[in-house]
Amino acid sequence: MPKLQTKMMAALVTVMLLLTLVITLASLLSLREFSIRAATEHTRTAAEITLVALTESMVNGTIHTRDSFLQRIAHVEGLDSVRVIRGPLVEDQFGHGLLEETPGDAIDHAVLINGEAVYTLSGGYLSPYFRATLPYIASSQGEVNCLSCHAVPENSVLGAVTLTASIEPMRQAALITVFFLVLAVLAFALLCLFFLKRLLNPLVLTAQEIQAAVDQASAGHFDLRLQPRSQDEIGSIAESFNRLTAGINQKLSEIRSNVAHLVMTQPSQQGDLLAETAQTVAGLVKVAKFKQAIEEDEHISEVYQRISDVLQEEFLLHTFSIYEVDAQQKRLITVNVDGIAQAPTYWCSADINEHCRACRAVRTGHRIDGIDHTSLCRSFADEARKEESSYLCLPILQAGGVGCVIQLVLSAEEQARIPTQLPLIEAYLREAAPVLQAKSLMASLKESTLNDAMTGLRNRRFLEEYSESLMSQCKRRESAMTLMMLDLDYFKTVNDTYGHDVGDHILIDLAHIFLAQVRDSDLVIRYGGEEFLIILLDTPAAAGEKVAEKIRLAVEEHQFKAGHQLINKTLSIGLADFPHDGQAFWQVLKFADVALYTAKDQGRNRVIRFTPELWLSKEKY
Ligand SMILES: Nc1nc2c(ncn2[C@@H]2O[C@H](COP(=O)(O)OP(=O)(O)OP(=O)(O)O)[C@@H](O)[C@H]2O)c(=O)[nH]1
Repeated sequence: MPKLQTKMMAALVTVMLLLTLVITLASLLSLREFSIRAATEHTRTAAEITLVALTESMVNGTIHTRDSFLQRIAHVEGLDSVRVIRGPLVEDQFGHGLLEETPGDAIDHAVLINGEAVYTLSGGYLSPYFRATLPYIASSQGEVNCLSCHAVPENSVLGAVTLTASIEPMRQAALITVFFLVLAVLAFALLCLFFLKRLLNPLVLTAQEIQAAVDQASAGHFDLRLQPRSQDEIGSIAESFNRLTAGINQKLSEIRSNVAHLVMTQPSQQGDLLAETAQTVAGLVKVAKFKQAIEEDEHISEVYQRISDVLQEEFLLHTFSIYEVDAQQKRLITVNVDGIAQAPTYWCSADINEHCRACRAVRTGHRIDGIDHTSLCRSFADEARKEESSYLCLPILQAGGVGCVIQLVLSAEEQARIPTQLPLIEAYLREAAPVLQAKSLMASLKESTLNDAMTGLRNRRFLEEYSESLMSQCKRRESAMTLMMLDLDYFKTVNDTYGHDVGDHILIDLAHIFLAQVRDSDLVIRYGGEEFLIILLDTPAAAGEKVAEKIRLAVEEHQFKAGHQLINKTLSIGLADFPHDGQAFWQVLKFADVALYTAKDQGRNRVIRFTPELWLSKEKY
């Protein structure tokens, strides 16, 4: 039984029991009082009558028949016995009376001595009776003058009359009365219980339903409704509660579906609506903070690092790669592996670096889910397969194409939890996409200002920006570098003879020849017009001279297209090295230039290494 109902019922039963007890006790006490009073009056009246009758007998001279009179009196309904006691004064005057007229007990003696009536209840619980012992007082007053017969003083005690009356009938009547009274009270109590239960029922059931609804609400479900059970305040509580929960449910569902829309998930029908929504909102707040952070980052590499941090810290994913698509070169650049920037490709075959279309995510622009089909993408590294990992590759779309690919390499445990994490991971990537696009655009814009549009080589601006870092790099590594100035011989005649377009193509061919002759780490710069600068890193001038000679020969042997003809061109090269020839970059560059002009001066198509004497005679140039 519900607690409230039990408590109310218990309280009512207790009250009713106490009431019954009080009524019973009060009834018993008052009935007892009433019985004693009634018995007192009854016996006193009977005793008075007996006294009067005895007086009459004495006056009439029939006192000797008092025995049969007393026996008749004793048969009167309600009386048990009647006895007359002769006092000592009467005995003195008239001698002993009948045998039973002697005082029987202490009460008789007391009444004879004191002259005062005594009323007592005796006989115990089983056979109770009421006894009245009244004195017979001698009086000369009244209708009969006692002193005319009795030679005793006025008001002296002549004798006493003792009557006993059983009070059993009265007691039984009282008990029956109390019994019915108790019955009535109990019936009333039952009636009260019945009505109380009926009254409490809607309250208790509504309270139970509220309890169940609150329990469900605590678990995130707000769809339980209460049944209005009465037309009073309880019914209106149920209706108000229903309105409240329906309102909360509707608003929460709206918030949940809007939030789910933001992270592109289906709101779950079973889950904890409130907890899920709070969790998703917390996730979205983090996504918003992430977006703000990456927008304020200066370099695209910082954005990649933040994506890597999010994967590790927010999603506890520790094996992954981030690839950047180089759309022009159609290559994939591995920018992060397992949180380490610029690490070599590990989780995919190196083919993808050379041919970005080898990456299925780049080719299709779709998420590549290898969880169930590891062989879906052939480029997934064999080492990773051996580790029984699987992969999920998420392309980040930028300007209509794939700009980046996030490759998650997942253990069995990670595969199990990735479906719940994926919507939020994708929310992060969606926010990152425009920022990556803007940053990569900025980077390529900056890059374009550092490149020569025609040949694709670095330009003089690049040199201005990076000369300092080149120098400090050299100093740090304590290595030498050779600066080589190159200039085509008689290029003007090409322009003049074949036109500028031919001249341009020759310059482009020349750039390819230079790139083919030097290491990837060396820098080939179009310094201006038909003049080029090649910086050979970690190369002193002695080694640089050999490279210069190789280049000179390659150009000399190359046949350039000039319309329908093939022509040969030569070039002159001057070189100087750091730190041997000078301690400042621009100074060494100047020395290389001086050497170049010496080469021109000495007949062209040659390599001249700078010497201090050349500088002394520089005025010549
Ligand atoms: N087609 C073309 N010509 C260029 C370009 N930049 C510079 N030139 C030309 O290169 C020629 C350089 O001529 P000069 O400085 O007289 O030298 P040169 O004719 O090469 O003779 P030397 O350097 O003395 O051997 C000029 O005619 C420029 O117009 C370019 O981007 N394209």
